[in-house]
Amino acid sequence: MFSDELRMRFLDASSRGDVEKVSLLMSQSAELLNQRGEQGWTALMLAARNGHFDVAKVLLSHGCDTSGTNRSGQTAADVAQFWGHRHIARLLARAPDPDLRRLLPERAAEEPDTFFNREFLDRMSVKRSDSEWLDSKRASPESVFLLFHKLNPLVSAGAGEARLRKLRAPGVQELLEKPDAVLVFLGVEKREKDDDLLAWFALDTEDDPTQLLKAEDPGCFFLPGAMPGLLRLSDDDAGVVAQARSVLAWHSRYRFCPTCGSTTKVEEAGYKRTCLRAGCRSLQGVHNTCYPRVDPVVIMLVLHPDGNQCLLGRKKTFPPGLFSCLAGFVEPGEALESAVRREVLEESGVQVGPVQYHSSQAWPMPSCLMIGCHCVALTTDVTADENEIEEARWFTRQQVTDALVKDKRAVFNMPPRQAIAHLLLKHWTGFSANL
Ligand SMILES: NC(=O)C1=CN([C@@H]2O[C@H](COP(=O)(O)OP(=O)(O)OC[C@H]3O[C@@H](n4cnc5c(N)ncnc54)[C@H](O)[C@@H]3O)[C@@H](O)[C@H]2O)C=CC1
Ligand SMILES: [Mg+2]
Ligand SMILES: [Mg+2]
Ligand SMILES: [Mg+2]
Ligand SMILES: [Zn+2]
Repeated sequence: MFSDELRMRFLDASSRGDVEKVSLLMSQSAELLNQRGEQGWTALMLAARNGHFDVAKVLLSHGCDTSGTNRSGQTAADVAQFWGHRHIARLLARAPDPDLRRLLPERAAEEPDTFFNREFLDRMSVKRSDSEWLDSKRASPESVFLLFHKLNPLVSAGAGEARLRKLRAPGVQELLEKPDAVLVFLGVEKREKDDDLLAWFALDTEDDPTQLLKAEDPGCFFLPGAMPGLLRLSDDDAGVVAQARSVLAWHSRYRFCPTCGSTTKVEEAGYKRTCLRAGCRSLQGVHNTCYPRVDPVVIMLVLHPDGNQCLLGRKKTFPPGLFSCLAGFVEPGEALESAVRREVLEESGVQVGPVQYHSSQAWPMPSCLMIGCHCVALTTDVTADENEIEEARWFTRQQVTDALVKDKRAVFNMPPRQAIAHLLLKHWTGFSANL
């Protein structure tokens, strides 16, 4: 127990903004945290009254109560708002109620084996500037060439799955000689001996070379339609296609210098485009415009504060019955947590409190990085943004489980197993079986 004097010193330090003293006193007695002084004011209210952001943060990090009111019926957030300390009001608005944080699922023990993430090549970026080595690998009859046409990979159909068709140097010689051919070095397959590295390349062709290839393999074709076409790939092939398709898509869309509009040349084995106009600003220093782009997208499973429901939405373009997690592009100058809160608010009108990262996924359509999160809602009324979302609503854990096991009671269809949305849902329900 603590003395009255200690309590007064604690409240006084909070009021004055003395972070060190606040921390020290709390280390002596954790029970000080929610104590009240005159007129029922807590340390958090006093910090909020006087604009002491750091004190408020320390108190919150110890899990102090944010919902209590003083004798005038004001919460700490009301006090901060009234006295114009907006940064503290914002901090308090998003302050995770410790009970809400408890609704987030436990972190997975293992990194999930996510579709598009399985990599078996060593990218060996150090070799991208070794033109002699690259030339020898390009000419080697053993090297593997993946062929794309309009960004669709060449495959042969197996039982249900499409398997990548691996071509060798003689088979692609004619295509490589075309003036607009773009060749991307993907990496090497490690083999028994270290000096015996099997190189993989990707090549996109403008003209449809199917006729040329049919002679060799009548069963091969370019897998049409990124979605759902690419989901027909085997788990083993999907990762290398994600890499190749994203880089090839960048070449097809960024032919000219983004800084001055001049023509560019391909360098670093397909991983750089350099402006050909002497004096272009992009030639001085390092510029991200010269390198393949990645667009970060947050995708989140929003959990209801009752802990038993989650928010899913339907885009107009989804197949009938399908509901999935809300998602959206991260905007410039924005943290992931802010992007999660903004996109959920925009698309559903729901306010989000605590956010927890789950895992990420390469999504080569054409070059997204999906950043998967669980988060907990602070409000529950849903107003779908009609421009983007046809419908958004809460589903119970039981309804998600029914959809996962494709039970006849299921009221909606799950996103496909290859999508990170599926993993976020599955993780939340606690399912570990390989459904
Ligand atoms: N793997 C998965 O489970 C899922 C993947 N996705 C992917 O995430 C992407 C983003 O989700 P959305 O809800 O569409 O985002 P969104 O909610 O931010 O809305 C898309 C709109 O944002 C604008 N925008 C801003 N930055 C953009 C950029 N860098 N590229 C393209 N448009 C941009 C465009 O006007 C576009 O129509 C989708 O395009 C889709 O490929 C979406 C849901 C599930
Ligand atoms: Mg969206
Ligand atoms: Mg959006
Ligand atoms: Mg957006
Ligand atoms: Zn330029």
